Amino acid sequence: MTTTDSTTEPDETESAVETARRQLERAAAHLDIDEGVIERLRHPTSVYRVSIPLERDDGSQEMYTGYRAHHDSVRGPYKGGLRYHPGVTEDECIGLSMWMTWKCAVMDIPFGGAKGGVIVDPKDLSSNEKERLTRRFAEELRPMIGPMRDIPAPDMGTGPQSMAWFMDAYSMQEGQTEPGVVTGKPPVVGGSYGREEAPGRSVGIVTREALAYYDRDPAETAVAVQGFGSVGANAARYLDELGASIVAVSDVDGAIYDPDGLDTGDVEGHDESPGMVSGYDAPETLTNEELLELDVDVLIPAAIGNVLTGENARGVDADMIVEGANGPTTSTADQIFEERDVPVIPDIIANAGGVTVSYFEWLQDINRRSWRLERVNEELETEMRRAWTDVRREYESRDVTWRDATYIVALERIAAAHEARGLWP
Ligand SMILES: NC(=O)C1=CN([C@@H]2O[C@H](COP(=O)(O)OP(=O)(O)OC[C@H]3O[C@@H](n4cnc5c(N)ncnc54)[C@H](OP(=O)(O)O)[C@@H]3O)[C@@H](O)[C@H]2O)C=CC1
Ligand SMILES: O=C(O)CCC(=O)C(=O)O
Repeated sequence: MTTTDSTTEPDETESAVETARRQLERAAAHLDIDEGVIERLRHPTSVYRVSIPLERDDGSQEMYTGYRAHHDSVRGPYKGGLRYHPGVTEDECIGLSMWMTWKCAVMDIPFGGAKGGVIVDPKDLSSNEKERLTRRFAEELRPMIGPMRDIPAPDMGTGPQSMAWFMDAYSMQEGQTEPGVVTGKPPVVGGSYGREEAPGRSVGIVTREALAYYDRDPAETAVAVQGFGSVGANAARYLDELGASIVAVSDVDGAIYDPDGLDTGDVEGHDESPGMVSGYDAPETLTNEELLELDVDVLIPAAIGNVLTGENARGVDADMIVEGANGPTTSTADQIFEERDVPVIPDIIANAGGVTVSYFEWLQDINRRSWRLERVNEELETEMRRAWTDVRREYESRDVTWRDATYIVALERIAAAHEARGLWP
């Protein structure tokens, strides 16, 4: 790996959209792409902001703010998750929507990029309140979404139940059942088997491929995973089954650590019991910051963004980082890892199993067919291997980081589509 100068000075407070733009500039520097196309990709096509009134269970009324950012749809309908988190911002949604555009292109699936969310802590809401919030959010977003226009999905703080409510609210307004309007639903209402596990599974598959690339044996690999939700728990369990030793996992309150390896099937995940990881009876407890600096073979940040920064990147002792979360590494940290020769396998391929199985779900919905779990997992394996081979080819043939190689694969496809369709009237 070699160092490539970054085009601008990064700073530690950079937002997701700033990180996403810096990553775009870096990859573009390796390609001969029309500057007009790059300029187009620096910006979202549109960003919607909605107000969501909610009557709480005690009769009080509160107003919440929600967003949906559309980044690019040159390759197909907008696609991306909905996040319920107190830290949601417009800029975050734009940055996350840009990452969705690249993610779909790396996987070569016919979708563009979108992302949305509501500024709310879902742990503060009862199940009934969450249902009312989700239904009203779906009603407010109805003009900009649809099975051929923009297809939301789960992200942090949302899951299959929220997607079922969302689909029902949209369908009631349309006057007909529209399962293809969202993915990540429970299978009983048109969801795909394997979708919930898919982003974590793909993190596991990509980690397995990266270990093989560096001639490392999974059975001799110690892994630390930050976040034990949809992505973290499924990645940890996949790698545990592969023979790796999962020495640490965490939730928002802290981490548990066992140098001999935890039984990941016995630790309850965020979906089973939010916030229970840190209460598990493990030999040692750590802070989330300590988990990130453990001496392990693989570190998988799978919770929130910007956890690997200029402050802690030199203290990270892992031989390899695989990004389970979206945007866990700031530009400064990325530069430090590059200087230190620590490979960082980026989010836009590592967790792309989620949107890939979402695509399978959408195909099942529009064809009114259901695939068996075995078929979903087999097709996911095929698509992940194909994407990994495309990225590895760029990595080996150019002197770039894994992130740049992944962006190069994505950008070439997006630019070719823009050039074919014609961009500037
Ligand atoms: N769900 C999906 O389909 C996909 C998600 N992603 C990305 O993966 C990441 C995680 O999403 P997902 O697994 O769905 O989220 P979940 O809500 O299912 O789980 C999040 C996990 O992270 C923990 N967590 C939350 N805040 C912090 C914090 N400040 N420090 C440490 N841990 C924290 C939570 O702890 P607690 O249980 O205590 O709340 C929980 O264990 C996000 O970046 C998301 O964008 C990427 C691709 C697809
Ligand atoms: O499944 C999807 O459509 C998108 C999931 C998502 O939000 C992500 O990959 O970050």
